Amino acid sequence: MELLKILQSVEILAINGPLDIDIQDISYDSRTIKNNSMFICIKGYTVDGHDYIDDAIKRGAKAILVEKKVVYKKDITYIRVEDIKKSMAIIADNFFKNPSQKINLIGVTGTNGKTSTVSFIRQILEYDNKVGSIGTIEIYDGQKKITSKNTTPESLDIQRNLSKMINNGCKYCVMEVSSHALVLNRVDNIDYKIGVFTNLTQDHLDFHKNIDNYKNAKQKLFYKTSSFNIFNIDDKTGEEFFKNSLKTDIKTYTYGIEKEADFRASDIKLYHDRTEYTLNTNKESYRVSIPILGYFNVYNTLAAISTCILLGIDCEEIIKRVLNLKSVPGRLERVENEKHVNIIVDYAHTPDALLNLVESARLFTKGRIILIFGCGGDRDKTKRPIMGKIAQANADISIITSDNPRFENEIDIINDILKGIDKNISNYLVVKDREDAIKKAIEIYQKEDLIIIAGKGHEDYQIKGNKKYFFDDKKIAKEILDKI
Ligand SMILES: CC(=O)N[C@H]1[C@@H](OP(=O)(O)OP(=O)(O)OC[C@H]2O[C@@H](n3ccc(=O)[nH]c3=O)[C@H](O)[C@@H]2O)O[C@H](CO)[C@@H](O)[C@@H]1O[C@H](C)C(=O)N[C@@H](C)C(=O)N[C@H](CCC(=O)O)C(=O)O
Ligand SMILES: Nc1ncnc2c1ncn2[C@@H]1O[C@H](COP(=O)(O)OP(=O)(O)OP(=O)(O)O)[C@@H](O)[C@H]1O
Ligand SMILES: N[C@H](CCC[C@H](N)C(=O)O)C(=O)O
Ligand SMILES: [Mg+2]
Repeated sequence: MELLKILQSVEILAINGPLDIDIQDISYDSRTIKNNSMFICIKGYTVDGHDYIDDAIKRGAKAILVEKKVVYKKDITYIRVEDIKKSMAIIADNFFKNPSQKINLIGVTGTNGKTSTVSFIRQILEYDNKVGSIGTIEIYDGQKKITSKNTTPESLDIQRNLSKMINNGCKYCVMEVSSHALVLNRVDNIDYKIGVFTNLTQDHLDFHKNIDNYKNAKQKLFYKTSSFNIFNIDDKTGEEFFKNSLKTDIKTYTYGIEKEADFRASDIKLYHDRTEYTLNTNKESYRVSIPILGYFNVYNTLAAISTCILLGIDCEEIIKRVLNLKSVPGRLERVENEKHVNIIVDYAHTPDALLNLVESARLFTKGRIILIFGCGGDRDKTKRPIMGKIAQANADISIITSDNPRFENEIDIINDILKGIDKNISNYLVVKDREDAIKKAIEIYQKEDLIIIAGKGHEDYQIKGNKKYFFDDKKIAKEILDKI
Protein backbone atom coordinates (compact mmCIF):
# COMPACT_ATOMS: atom_id res chain seq x y z
CA MET A 1 0.00 0.00 0.00
CA GLU A 2 1.19 3.51 -0.72
CA LEU A 3 2.67 5.18 2.38
CA LEU A 4 0.45 8.22 1.86
CA LYS A 5 -2.66 6.02 2.12
CA ILE A 6 -1.33 4.22 5.18
CA LEU A 7 -0.94 7.57 6.93
CA GLN A 8 -4.48 8.79 6.22
CA SER A 9 -5.98 10.48 9.34
CA VAL A 10 -2.71 10.25 11.29
CA GLU A 11 -1.74 13.51 13.01
CA ILE A 12 1.76 14.16 11.70
CA LEU A 13 4.30 16.54 13.25
CA ALA A 14 7.06 16.20 10.64
CA ILE A 15 7.89 14.23 7.49
CA ASN A 16 11.28 13.66 5.86
CA GLY A 17 11.33 11.69 2.61
CA PRO A 18 8.83 10.66 -0.08
CA LEU A 19 5.30 9.44 0.69
CA ASP A 20 4.64 7.85 -2.71
CA ILE A 21 6.55 4.67 -1.82
CA ASP A 22 5.02 1.20 -1.63
CA ILE A 23 5.00 -0.38 1.84
CA GLN A 24 4.48 -4.13 1.95
CA ASP A 25 4.48 -4.81 5.67
CA ILE A 26 4.51 -3.05 9.06
CA SER A 27 6.11 -4.08 12.36
CA TYR A 28 6.88 -2.57 15.75
CA ASP A 29 9.64 -5.14 16.28
CA SER A 30 12.86 -4.62 14.29
CA ARG A 31 13.57 -8.35 14.48
CA THR A 32 10.59 -9.13 12.24
CA ILE A 33 11.14 -6.35 9.68
CA LYS A 34 11.13 -7.48 6.03
CA ASN A 35 12.11 -5.65 2.86
CA ASN A 36 10.04 -2.54 2.04
CA SER A 37 8.45 -2.38 5.48
CA MET A 38 7.47 0.36 7.88
CA PHE A 39 9.07 0.20 11.35
CA ILE A 40 7.11 1.70 14.25
CA CYS A 41 9.32 2.81 17.17
CA ILE A 42 7.63 2.15 20.52
CA LYS A 43 9.21 3.41 23.72
CA GLY A 44 8.58 0.31 25.83
CA TYR A 45 8.77 -0.51 29.52
CA THR A 46 12.09 -2.32 28.99
CA VAL A 47 13.78 -0.83 25.91
CA ASP A 48 13.18 1.98 23.42
CA GLY A 49 12.21 0.98 19.89
CA HIS A 50 13.98 4.13 18.60
CA ASP A 51 17.27 2.36 19.47
CA TYR A 52 16.52 -0.32 16.88
CA ILE A 53 16.09 1.93 13.84
CA ASP A 54 19.47 0.92 12.36
CA ASP A 55 18.60 -2.75 12.82
CA ALA A 56 15.23 -2.20 11.10
CA ILE A 57 16.84 -0.37 8.17
CA LYS A 58 19.41 -3.18 7.75
CA ARG A 59 16.53 -5.63 7.48
CA GLY A 60 14.75 -3.57 4.80
CA ALA A 61 12.64 -0.89 6.49
CA LYS A 62 11.90 2.00 4.12
CA ALA A 63 9.67 4.07 6.40
CA ILE A 64 10.17 4.78 10.10
CA LEU A 65 7.44 6.09 12.41
CA VAL A 66 8.97 7.94 15.35
CA GLU A 67 7.94 9.93 18.39
CA LYS A 68 11.40 11.39 19.02
CA LYS A 69 13.65 13.48 16.78
CA VAL A 70 16.20 11.13 15.16
CA VAL A 71 19.10 11.41 12.70
CA TYR A 72 17.80 10.97 9.15
CA LYS A 73 19.36 8.48 6.71
CA LYS A 74 19.31 8.64 2.90
CA ASP A 75 16.48 6.84 1.01
CA ILE A 76 14.38 6.36 4.14
CA THR A 77 11.13 8.21 4.93
CA TYR A 78 10.71 9.38 8.52
CA ILE A 79 7.35 10.36 9.98
CA ARG A 80 7.23 11.96 13.42
CA VAL A 81 4.02 11.85 15.44
CA GLU A 82 2.93 12.99 18.90
CA ASP A 83 1.52 9.65 20.08
CA ILE A 84 2.96 6.49 18.54
CA LYS A 85 0.37 4.01 19.91
CA LYS A 86 -2.60 6.09 18.74
CA SER A 87 -0.95 6.54 15.35
CA MET A 88 -0.17 2.82 15.11
CA ALA A 89 -3.86 2.00 15.71
CA ILE A 90 -4.92 4.25 12.78
CA ILE A 91 -2.15 2.94 10.54
CA ALA A 92 -3.07 -0.69 11.32
CA ASP A 93 -6.72 -0.02 10.51
CA ASN A 94 -5.76 1.63 7.20
CA PHE A 95 -3.19 -0.97 6.19
CA PHE A 96 -5.49 -3.94 6.77
CA LYS A 97 -8.48 -2.09 5.23
CA ASN A 98 -10.76 -1.69 8.27
CA PRO A 99 -11.23 -5.40 9.03
CA SER A 100 -13.28 -4.88 12.20
CA GLN A 101 -16.08 -3.50 10.03
CA LYS A 102 -16.18 -6.69 7.94
CA ILE A 103 -16.47 -9.26 10.73
CA ASN A 104 -18.86 -9.58 13.67
CA LEU A 105 -16.54 -8.69 16.49
CA ILE A 106 -17.54 -9.68 20.02
CA GLY A 107 -15.50 -8.24 22.90
CA VAL A 108 -15.53 -9.76 26.38
CA THR A 109 -14.16 -7.85 29.35
CA GLY A 110 -14.13 -8.20 33.15
CA THR A 111 -11.68 -9.30 35.83
CA ASN A 112 -12.42 -13.03 35.70
CA GLY A 113 -14.10 -15.31 33.21
CA LYS A 114 -13.05 -13.69 29.91
CA THR A 115 -11.16 -16.68 28.49
CA SER A 116 -13.91 -19.06 29.60
CA THR A 117 -16.77 -16.94 28.21
CA VAL A 118 -14.94 -16.36 24.91
CA SER A 119 -14.37 -20.09 24.56
CA PHE A 120 -18.02 -20.91 25.29
CA ILE A 121 -19.34 -18.32 22.79
CA ARG A 122 -16.92 -19.61 20.17
CA GLN A 123 -17.92 -23.25 20.75
CA ILE A 124 -21.63 -22.43 20.34
CA LEU A 125 -21.14 -20.32 17.20
CA GLU A 126 -18.73 -22.77 15.60
CA TYR A 127 -21.52 -25.22 14.74
CA ASP A 128 -22.49 -23.20 11.68
CA ASN A 129 -19.75 -20.65 11.15
CA LYS A 130 -16.00 -20.27 11.15
CA VAL A 131 -15.10 -18.30 14.27
CA GLY A 132 -11.78 -16.66 15.04
CA SER A 133 -10.67 -15.78 18.54
CA ILE A 134 -8.08 -13.73 20.41
CA GLY A 135 -7.25 -14.25 24.08
CA THR A 136 -4.94 -15.26 26.88
CA ILE A 137 -4.22 -18.80 25.65
CA GLU A 138 -4.13 -18.48 21.89
CA ILE A 139 -5.07 -16.61 18.74
CA TYR A 140 -7.07 -18.61 16.18
CA ASP A 141 -7.32 -17.05 12.73
CA GLY A 142 -9.71 -19.63 11.28
CA GLN A 143 -6.84 -21.80 10.10
CA LYS A 144 -3.95 -21.76 12.56
CA LYS A 145 -3.61 -21.43 16.32
CA ILE A 146 -0.72 -19.49 17.75
CA THR A 147 0.24 -19.16 21.42
CA SER A 148 -0.54 -15.71 22.81
CA LYS A 149 1.95 -13.37 24.41
CA ASN A 150 -0.76 -11.07 25.80
CA THR A 151 -4.45 -11.45 26.51
CA THR A 152 -5.12 -8.56 24.10
CA PRO A 153 -2.25 -7.86 21.70
CA GLU A 154 -1.20 -4.57 20.05
CA SER A 155 -3.57 -2.94 17.54
CA LEU A 156 -1.33 -4.02 14.66
CA ASP A 157 -1.56 -7.68 15.69
CA ILE A 158 -5.32 -7.50 16.24
CA GLN A 159 -5.97 -5.92 12.83
CA ARG A 160 -3.60 -8.35 11.10
CA ASN A 161 -5.40 -11.29 12.67
CA LEU A 162 -8.87 -9.92 11.93
CA SER A 163 -7.80 -9.54 8.31
CA LYS A 164 -6.57 -13.16 8.25
CA MET A 165 -9.84 -14.31 9.83
CA ILE A 166 -11.82 -12.58 7.08
CA ASN A 167 -9.62 -14.15 4.40
CA ASN A 168 -10.08 -17.54 6.06
CA GLY A 169 -13.86 -17.18 5.95
CA CYS A 170 -14.63 -16.36 9.60
CA LYS A 171 -17.99 -14.72 10.17
CA TYR A 172 -17.27 -13.91 13.82
CA CYS A 173 -14.32 -13.07 16.01
CA VAL A 174 -14.71 -13.44 19.78
CA MET A 175 -11.99 -11.72 21.76
CA GLU A 176 -10.90 -10.91 25.29
CA VAL A 177 -10.42 -7.21 25.88
CA SER A 178 -8.09 -6.54 28.81
CA SER A 179 -8.09 -3.31 30.80
CA HIS A 180 -4.44 -2.78 29.78
CA ALA A 181 -5.50 -2.90 26.13
CA LEU A 182 -8.28 -0.37 26.67
CA VAL A 183 -5.84 2.08 28.28
CA LEU A 184 -2.78 1.41 26.11
CA ASN A 185 -4.56 2.11 22.79
CA ARG A 186 -4.37 -1.54 21.70
CA VAL A 187 -8.06 -1.56 20.70
CA ASP A 188 -8.28 1.98 19.29
CA ASN A 189 -9.88 2.12 15.82
CA ILE A 190 -11.40 -1.31 16.33
CA ASP A 191 -15.19 -1.46 16.09
CA TYR A 192 -17.04 -4.01 18.17
CA LYS A 193 -20.55 -5.20 17.41
CA ILE A 194 -21.10 -6.69 20.85
CA GLY A 195 -19.73 -6.06 24.33
CA VAL A 196 -19.96 -8.64 27.13
CA PHE A 197 -19.16 -7.88 30.78
CA THR A 198 -18.32 -10.61 33.29
CA ASN A 199 -17.43 -8.96 36.63
CA LEU A 200 -15.09 -6.55 38.34
CA THR A 201 -13.03 -7.32 41.43
CA GLN A 202 -9.54 -6.38 42.48
CA ASP A 203 -6.64 -6.97 40.11
CA HIS A 204 -3.97 -5.02 38.23
CA LEU A 205 -3.80 -2.15 40.75
CA ASP A 206 -0.05 -1.99 40.04
CA PHE A 207 -1.00 -0.65 36.61
CA HIS A 208 -4.28 1.21 37.20
CA LYS A 209 -3.35 2.54 40.69
CA ASN A 210 -6.95 2.48 41.95
CA ILE A 211 -10.14 0.54 41.35
CA ASP A 212 -11.91 3.52 39.74
CA ASN A 213 -9.30 3.81 37.02
CA TYR A 214 -9.55 0.05 36.50
CA LYS A 215 -13.34 0.26 36.27
CA ASN A 216 -13.25 3.22 33.86
CA ALA A 217 -10.84 1.33 31.64
CA LYS A 218 -13.22 -1.64 31.43
CA GLN A 219 -16.21 0.57 30.73
CA LYS A 220 -14.58 2.00 27.58
CA LEU A 221 -15.45 -1.19 25.69
CA PHE A 222 -19.18 -0.53 26.04
CA TYR A 223 -18.89 2.80 24.22
CA LYS A 224 -17.15 1.13 21.28
CA THR A 225 -19.97 -1.26 20.38
CA SER A 226 -22.56 -0.82 17.63
CA SER A 227 -25.05 -3.64 18.12
CA PHE A 228 -25.58 -4.54 21.81
CA ASN A 229 -24.01 -4.77 25.26
CA ILE A 230 -24.77 -7.43 27.84
CA PHE A 231 -23.92 -7.16 31.53
CA ASN A 232 -23.75 -9.42 34.58
CA ILE A 233 -26.40 -7.63 36.67
CA ASP A 234 -25.43 -9.43 39.92
CA ASP A 235 -22.08 -7.68 39.82
CA LYS A 236 -22.08 -4.16 41.32
CA THR A 237 -20.03 -2.75 38.46
CA GLY A 238 -22.10 -4.70 35.94
CA GLU A 239 -25.20 -2.96 37.24
CA GLU A 240 -23.50 0.43 37.05
CA PHE A 241 -22.30 -0.17 33.48
CA PHE A 242 -25.78 -1.42 32.53
CA LYS A 243 -27.39 1.81 33.76
CA ASN A 244 -24.83 3.90 31.88
CA SER A 245 -25.29 1.85 28.72
CA LEU A 246 -29.06 2.43 28.89
CA LYS A 247 -28.31 6.13 28.38
CA THR A 248 -26.73 5.38 24.98
CA ASP A 249 -28.33 4.29 21.68
CA ILE A 250 -26.96 0.77 22.03
CA LYS A 251 -29.33 -2.07 22.91
CA THR A 252 -28.57 -3.16 26.45
CA TYR A 253 -29.26 -6.51 28.15
CA THR A 254 -28.58 -8.26 31.43
CA TYR A 255 -27.87 -11.77 32.68
CA GLY A 256 -27.57 -13.08 36.21
CA ILE A 257 -28.76 -15.37 38.94
CA GLU A 258 -29.69 -13.26 41.94
CA LYS A 259 -31.49 -10.30 40.39
CA GLU A 260 -34.17 -9.86 37.72
CA ALA A 261 -32.45 -10.14 34.34
CA ASP A 262 -33.22 -10.61 30.65
CA PHE A 263 -31.48 -13.98 30.94
CA ARG A 264 -31.63 -15.53 34.38
CA ALA A 265 -30.46 -18.87 35.72
CA SER A 266 -32.50 -20.54 38.47
CA ASP A 267 -32.77 -23.98 40.13
CA ILE A 268 -29.04 -24.50 39.79
CA LYS A 269 -27.78 -28.02 40.46
CA LEU A 270 -24.05 -28.62 40.69
CA TYR A 271 -23.21 -32.31 40.10
CA HIS A 272 -19.74 -33.88 40.19
CA ASP A 273 -19.65 -34.13 36.40
CA ARG A 274 -22.02 -31.44 35.16
CA THR A 275 -24.07 -28.36 36.00
CA GLU A 276 -27.78 -27.95 35.40
CA TYR A 277 -29.94 -24.84 35.57
CA THR A 278 -33.14 -23.36 34.25
CA LEU A 279 -32.58 -20.58 31.76
CA ASN A 280 -35.37 -18.02 31.97
CA THR A 281 -35.64 -15.63 29.06
CA ASN A 282 -38.29 -12.94 28.71
CA LYS A 283 -40.31 -15.41 26.62
CA GLU A 284 -39.67 -18.95 27.81
CA SER A 285 -37.77 -21.22 30.19
CA TYR A 286 -35.43 -24.04 29.24
CA ARG A 287 -33.56 -26.62 31.32
CA VAL A 288 -29.85 -26.52 30.52
CA SER A 289 -27.30 -29.26 31.23
CA ILE A 290 -23.63 -28.50 30.71
CA PRO A 291 -20.61 -30.77 31.32
CA ILE A 292 -18.74 -27.92 33.03
CA LEU A 293 -18.13 -27.56 36.79
CA GLY A 294 -17.96 -24.54 39.10
CA TYR A 295 -20.67 -22.15 40.25
CA PHE A 296 -18.88 -19.26 38.51
CA ASN A 297 -19.24 -21.12 35.23
CA VAL A 298 -23.00 -20.72 35.53
CA TYR A 299 -22.27 -17.02 34.92
CA ASN A 300 -19.82 -17.70 32.10
CA THR A 301 -22.09 -20.16 30.27
CA LEU A 302 -25.11 -17.91 30.85
CA ALA A 303 -23.21 -14.97 29.32
CA ALA A 304 -22.31 -17.13 26.33
CA ILE A 305 -25.80 -18.57 25.83
CA SER A 306 -27.44 -15.13 26.18
CA THR A 307 -25.05 -13.58 23.66
CA CYS A 308 -25.78 -16.34 21.16
CA ILE A 309 -29.56 -16.00 21.64
CA LEU A 310 -29.23 -12.26 21.00
CA LEU A 311 -27.25 -13.10 17.86
CA GLY A 312 -30.34 -14.89 16.62
CA ILE A 313 -29.43 -18.53 17.19
CA ASP A 314 -32.40 -20.72 18.10
CA CYS A 315 -32.52 -21.32 21.83
CA GLU A 316 -33.38 -25.05 21.58
CA GLU A 317 -30.43 -25.46 19.25
CA ILE A 318 -28.10 -23.70 21.73
CA ILE A 319 -29.32 -25.99 24.53
CA LYS A 320 -28.32 -29.00 22.38
CA ARG A 321 -24.93 -27.51 21.61
CA VAL A 322 -23.99 -26.78 25.23
CA LEU A 323 -24.56 -30.44 26.10
CA ASN A 324 -21.14 -30.97 24.49
CA LEU A 325 -19.38 -27.86 25.71
CA LYS A 326 -15.69 -28.46 26.42
CA SER A 327 -13.98 -26.94 29.44
CA VAL A 328 -11.11 -24.54 28.96
CA PRO A 329 -7.55 -25.88 29.48
CA GLY A 330 -6.24 -25.00 32.93
CA ARG A 331 -9.64 -23.96 34.31
CA LEU A 332 -10.88 -26.46 36.93
CA GLU A 333 -8.96 -29.09 34.95
CA ARG A 334 -8.64 -32.51 36.56
CA VAL A 335 -5.20 -34.15 36.54
CA GLU A 336 -6.08 -37.70 35.49
CA ASN A 337 -3.91 -40.29 37.28
CA GLU A 338 -3.84 -43.97 38.15
CA LYS A 339 -3.15 -43.32 41.82
CA HIS A 340 -6.71 -41.94 42.29
CA VAL A 341 -5.39 -38.74 43.84
CA ASN A 342 -7.88 -35.91 43.33
CA ILE A 343 -5.97 -33.01 41.82
CA ILE A 344 -7.17 -30.04 39.81
CA VAL A 345 -5.33 -27.21 38.15
CA ASP A 346 -6.97 -23.78 37.92
CA TYR A 347 -6.00 -20.29 36.74
CA ALA A 348 -7.33 -18.41 39.78
CA HIS A 349 -4.87 -15.57 40.36
CA THR A 350 -7.11 -12.91 41.89
CA PRO A 351 -8.71 -12.82 45.36
CA ASP A 352 -12.23 -13.26 43.97
CA ALA A 353 -11.24 -16.14 41.67
CA LEU A 354 -9.46 -17.93 44.53
CA LEU A 355 -12.51 -17.61 46.77
CA ASN A 356 -14.91 -18.79 44.06
CA LEU A 357 -12.60 -21.64 43.20
CA VAL A 358 -12.37 -23.05 46.73
CA GLU A 359 -16.09 -22.55 47.35
CA SER A 360 -16.94 -24.34 44.08
CA ALA A 361 -14.49 -27.17 44.81
CA ARG A 362 -15.98 -27.63 48.29
CA LEU A 363 -19.23 -28.72 46.66
CA PHE A 364 -17.63 -31.76 45.07
CA THR A 365 -15.05 -32.62 47.77
CA LYS A 366 -15.69 -34.95 50.69
CA GLY A 367 -12.25 -34.62 52.32
CA ARG A 368 -9.93 -31.69 52.91
CA ILE A 369 -8.94 -29.06 50.38
CA ILE A 370 -5.19 -28.60 50.04
CA LEU A 371 -4.59 -25.36 48.14
CA ILE A 372 -1.26 -24.57 46.49
CA PHE A 373 -0.87 -20.99 45.29
CA GLY A 374 1.47 -18.04 44.94
CA CYS A 375 1.27 -14.53 43.48
CA GLY A 376 2.92 -13.16 40.35
CA GLY A 377 5.93 -10.87 40.65
CA ASP A 378 5.78 -7.33 39.19
CA ARG A 379 2.01 -7.42 39.51
CA ASP A 380 -0.54 -5.96 41.96
CA LYS A 381 1.13 -6.32 45.39
CA THR A 382 -1.98 -5.37 47.33
CA LYS A 383 -3.83 -8.52 46.28
CA ARG A 384 -1.22 -10.75 47.97
CA PRO A 385 -2.31 -10.50 51.66
CA ILE A 386 -5.97 -10.65 50.58
CA MET A 387 -5.30 -13.91 48.76
CA GLY A 388 -3.45 -15.21 51.84
CA LYS A 389 -6.42 -14.42 54.04
CA ILE A 390 -8.92 -16.00 51.62
CA ALA A 391 -6.79 -19.14 51.32
CA GLN A 392 -6.44 -19.59 55.07
CA ALA A 393 -10.14 -18.98 55.72
CA ASN A 394 -11.43 -21.27 52.99
CA ALA A 395 -8.94 -24.09 52.35
CA ASP A 396 -8.11 -26.71 54.97
CA ILE A 397 -4.40 -26.50 54.25
CA SER A 398 -2.72 -23.76 52.19
CA ILE A 399 0.71 -24.25 50.69
CA ILE A 400 2.17 -20.90 49.73
CA THR A 401 4.67 -21.06 46.90
CA SER A 402 6.05 -19.23 43.84
CA ASP A 403 4.17 -18.15 40.70
CA ASN A 404 6.18 -16.26 38.07
CA PRO A 405 8.33 -14.12 40.42
CA ARG A 406 9.64 -12.17 37.40
CA PHE A 407 12.07 -9.52 38.71
CA GLU A 408 10.95 -9.79 42.35
CA ASN A 409 12.44 -11.90 45.12
CA GLU A 410 10.27 -15.02 45.67
CA ILE A 411 10.56 -14.73 49.45
CA ASP A 412 9.42 -11.08 49.39
CA ILE A 413 6.29 -12.09 47.48
CA ILE A 414 5.60 -14.94 49.90
CA ASN A 415 6.09 -12.55 52.83
CA ASP A 416 3.49 -10.22 51.32
CA ILE A 417 1.03 -13.14 51.15
CA LEU A 418 1.88 -14.07 54.76
CA LYS A 419 0.82 -10.59 55.90
CA GLY A 420 -2.77 -11.80 55.39
CA ILE A 421 -2.22 -15.04 57.32
CA ASP A 422 -2.97 -15.53 61.02
CA LYS A 423 0.23 -17.18 62.31
CA ASN A 424 -1.64 -18.62 65.30
CA ILE A 425 -3.58 -20.95 63.05
CA SER A 426 -1.30 -23.71 61.82
CA ASN A 427 -3.18 -24.63 58.64
CA TYR A 428 -0.60 -23.27 56.23
CA LEU A 429 2.90 -24.08 54.98
CA VAL A 430 5.47 -22.20 52.96
CA VAL A 431 7.27 -24.20 50.29
CA LYS A 432 9.13 -21.77 48.04
CA ASP A 433 9.84 -24.13 45.16
CA ARG A 434 6.62 -24.89 43.23
CA GLU A 435 7.59 -28.47 42.40
CA ASP A 436 8.40 -29.15 46.07
CA ALA A 437 5.05 -27.58 47.01
CA ILE A 438 3.22 -30.03 44.74
CA LYS A 439 5.31 -32.91 46.21
CA LYS A 440 4.39 -31.80 49.72
CA ALA A 441 0.68 -31.67 48.88
CA ILE A 442 0.80 -35.20 47.45
CA GLU A 443 2.72 -36.37 50.54
CA ILE A 444 0.05 -35.10 52.97
CA TYR A 445 -2.89 -36.12 50.74
CA GLN A 446 -5.41 -38.51 52.26
CA LYS A 447 -8.26 -40.39 50.52
CA GLU A 448 -11.18 -38.08 49.49
CA ASP A 449 -9.00 -34.92 49.79
CA LEU A 450 -8.63 -32.53 46.86
CA ILE A 451 -5.38 -30.83 45.88
CA ILE A 452 -5.91 -27.57 44.01
CA ILE A 453 -2.93 -26.10 42.18
CA ALA A 454 -3.96 -22.52 41.49
CA GLY A 455 -2.56 -19.57 39.56
CA LYS A 456 -0.91 -20.96 36.44
CA GLY A 457 -3.69 -22.88 34.72
CA HIS A 458 -2.64 -23.43 31.09
CA GLU A 459 0.77 -21.76 31.60
CA ASP A 460 3.66 -24.12 30.95
CA TYR A 461 6.37 -21.89 32.34
CA GLN A 462 7.76 -20.19 35.40
CA ILE A 463 9.19 -16.70 34.77
CA LYS A 464 12.24 -15.85 36.90
CA GLY A 465 14.06 -12.63 35.99
CA ASN A 466 13.92 -12.37 32.23
CA LYS A 467 14.07 -16.17 31.80
CA LYS A 468 11.14 -18.48 31.14
CA TYR A 469 11.67 -22.03 32.46
CA PHE A 470 9.43 -24.93 31.48
CA PHE A 471 6.95 -25.60 34.27
CA ASP A 472 3.57 -27.22 33.78
CA ASP A 473 1.57 -27.84 36.99
CA LYS A 474 -0.29 -30.76 35.39
CA LYS A 475 2.78 -32.51 33.99
CA ILE A 476 4.81 -32.00 37.18
CA ALA A 477 1.98 -33.40 39.31
CA LYS A 478 1.70 -36.44 37.02
CA GLU A 479 5.46 -37.05 37.10
CA ILE A 480 5.47 -36.94 40.90
CA LEU A 481 2.50 -39.32 41.05
CA ASP A 482 4.16 -41.72 38.60
CA LYS A 483 7.14 -42.03 40.93
CA ILE A 484 5.19 -42.93 44.08
C1 LIG B 1 4.40 -4.32 30.81
C2 LIG B 1 3.81 -4.47 29.43
O1 LIG B 1 2.64 -4.31 29.24
N1 LIG B 1 4.66 -4.85 28.49
C3 LIG B 1 4.20 -5.01 27.12
C4 LIG B 1 5.09 -4.18 26.22
O2 LIG B 1 6.41 -4.67 26.38
P1 LIG B 1 7.61 -3.69 26.65
O3 LIG B 1 7.13 -2.28 26.84
O4 LIG B 1 8.44 -4.29 27.74
O5 LIG B 1 8.43 -3.80 25.31
P2 LIG B 1 9.98 -3.61 25.19
O6 LIG B 1 10.66 -4.94 25.30
O7 LIG B 1 10.42 -2.49 26.07
O8 LIG B 1 10.16 -3.18 23.67
C5 LIG B 1 9.83 -1.86 23.20
C6 LIG B 1 9.76 -1.92 21.71
O9 LIG B 1 11.06 -2.21 21.17
C7 LIG B 1 10.92 -3.21 20.19
N2 LIG B 1 12.17 -3.94 20.01
C8 LIG B 1 12.74 -4.60 21.05
C9 LIG B 1 13.91 -5.34 20.84
C10 LIG B 1 14.47 -5.40 19.55
O10 LIG B 1 15.51 -6.06 19.28
N3 LIG B 1 13.87 -4.71 18.55
C11 LIG B 1 12.73 -3.99 18.75
O11 LIG B 1 12.20 -3.41 17.83
C12 LIG B 1 9.79 -4.07 20.72
O12 LIG B 1 9.21 -4.86 19.70
C13 LIG B 1 8.83 -3.01 21.22
O13 LIG B 1 8.01 -2.51 20.21
O14 LIG B 1 4.69 -4.35 24.88
C14 LIG B 1 4.74 -5.73 24.42
C15 LIG B 1 4.26 -5.73 22.97
O15 LIG B 1 2.94 -5.34 22.91
C16 LIG B 1 3.83 -6.58 25.28
O16 LIG B 1 3.89 -7.93 24.87
C17 LIG B 1 4.28 -6.47 26.73
O17 LIG B 1 3.41 -7.21 27.55
C18 LIG B 1 4.04 -8.03 28.57
C19 LIG B 1 4.40 -9.41 27.99
C20 LIG B 1 3.07 -8.20 29.75
O18 LIG B 1 3.28 -9.05 30.58
N4 LIG B 1 2.02 -7.40 29.81
C21 LIG B 1 0.95 -7.49 30.81
C22 LIG B 1 1.12 -6.52 31.96
C23 LIG B 1 -0.35 -7.17 30.08
O19 LIG B 1 -0.38 -6.41 29.12
N5 LIG B 1 -1.42 -7.82 30.52
C24 LIG B 1 -2.72 -7.60 29.94
C25 LIG B 1 -3.84 -8.14 30.84
C26 LIG B 1 -3.69 -9.61 31.21
C27 LIG B 1 -5.00 -10.18 31.77
O20 LIG B 1 -5.46 -9.78 32.82
O21 LIG B 1 -5.53 -11.10 31.14
C28 LIG B 1 -2.79 -8.28 28.55
O22 LIG B 1 -3.66 -7.87 27.76
O23 LIG B 1 -2.00 -9.19 28.28
N1 LIG C 1 -17.25 -15.65 36.25
C1 LIG C 1 -16.25 -15.82 37.10
N2 LIG C 1 -16.30 -15.24 38.34
C2 LIG C 1 -15.30 -15.40 39.22
N3 LIG C 1 -14.20 -16.17 38.99
C3 LIG C 1 -14.11 -16.77 37.79
C4 LIG C 1 -15.13 -16.63 36.79
N4 LIG C 1 -14.77 -17.34 35.71
C5 LIG C 1 -13.57 -17.88 35.99
N5 LIG C 1 -13.18 -17.57 37.24
C6 LIG C 1 -11.91 -17.91 37.91
O1 LIG C 1 -10.91 -17.14 37.26
C7 LIG C 1 -9.92 -17.98 36.65
C8 LIG C 1 -9.55 -17.43 35.30
O2 LIG C 1 -10.65 -17.61 34.41
P1 LIG C 1 -10.54 -17.09 32.93
O3 LIG C 1 -9.24 -17.53 32.38
O4 LIG C 1 -11.77 -17.46 32.20
O5 LIG C 1 -10.53 -15.52 33.25
P2 LIG C 1 -9.85 -14.31 32.48
O6 LIG C 1 -10.73 -13.14 32.76
O7 LIG C 1 -9.63 -14.64 31.07
O8 LIG C 1 -8.44 -14.14 33.21
P3 LIG C 1 -7.16 -13.30 32.63
O9 LIG C 1 -7.44 -11.86 32.93
O10 LIG C 1 -5.98 -13.74 33.39
O11 LIG C 1 -7.03 -13.58 31.19
C9 LIG C 1 -10.55 -19.35 36.58
O12 LIG C 1 -9.55 -20.34 36.61
C10 LIG C 1 -11.47 -19.36 37.79
O13 LIG C 1 -10.74 -19.70 38.94
N1 LIG D 1 -2.73 -12.27 32.66
C1 LIG D 1 -2.37 -12.24 34.06
C2 LIG D 1 -1.96 -13.62 34.38
C3 LIG D 1 -1.48 -13.85 35.79
C4 LIG D 1 -1.13 -15.28 36.01
C5 LIG D 1 -0.21 -15.55 37.15
N2 LIG D 1 0.36 -16.84 36.91
C6 LIG D 1 0.87 -14.47 37.29
O1 LIG D 1 1.90 -14.62 36.65
O2 LIG D 1 0.67 -13.52 38.03
C7 LIG D 1 -1.23 -11.25 34.28
O3 LIG D 1 -0.31 -11.21 33.47
O4 LIG D 1 -1.30 -10.53 35.26
MG1 LIG E 1 -8.01 -14.51 29.88
